[in-house]
Amino acid sequence: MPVRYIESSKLPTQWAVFEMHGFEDIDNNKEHIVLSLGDIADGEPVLARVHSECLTGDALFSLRCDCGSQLQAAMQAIAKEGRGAILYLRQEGRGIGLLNKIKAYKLQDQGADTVEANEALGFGADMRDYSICREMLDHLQIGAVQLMTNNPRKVKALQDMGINVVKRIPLRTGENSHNEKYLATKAGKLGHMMDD
Ligand SMILES: Nc1nc2c(ncn2[C@@H]2O[C@H](COP(=O)(O)OP(=O)(O)OP(=O)(O)O)[C@@H](O)[C@H]2O)c(=O)[nH]1
Ligand SMILES: [Zn+2]
Repeated sequence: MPVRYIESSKLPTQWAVFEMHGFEDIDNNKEHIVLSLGDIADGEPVLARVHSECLTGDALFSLRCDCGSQLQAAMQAIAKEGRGAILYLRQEGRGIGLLNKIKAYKLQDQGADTVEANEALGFGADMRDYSICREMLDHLQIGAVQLMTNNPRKVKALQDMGINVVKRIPLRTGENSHNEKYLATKAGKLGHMMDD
């Protein structure tokens, strides 16, 4: 049981008053949350986003990536639907951490793409582990999702752990002149589906 449920509270936002559920990762002390809205335990597929932490994009308005826009779009979509869940996973920098992401950004400032930068630092292109999702979803009694993502590997990771991904919903937003290369590398090297 690597993830332990701790507590829930309200999280009012400009779009909806979400319920915020806190979990502790026993293996590494990371603190993950789920934002939920509506009755997600009724057995019907839940509109969901598995969002990887990006301090720079989610909190500091960075235009280097599309994370902040995606998070906002997902929260808005769930508010519109009146029902859904966002798993906010603390796997910053595709799992390499914030300080290593800054090192990777420095290499990208010098011309590397996101994959080359990770590899130059001795990391894989994507070091994320989604295994904790299963326990978090189980706790919330979610067995089936409509997943908002462009990343087919994220879909497969959830399917491989027994989650029924009934549909993938593209989440294309936040394109700008600063993240053109970043988005092109995601499509070209990481398999993200940016065309639909
Ligand atoms: N190592 C590294 N991580 C990055 C970089 N840019 C963004 N990230 C991290 O990438 C994660 C988001 O992953 P993305 O590849 O943008 O998107 P995704 O989650 O795979 O796919 P979507 O569900 O479509 O958003 C966050 O943890 C960011 O901190 C980068 O240049 N290098
Ligand atoms: Zn980002």
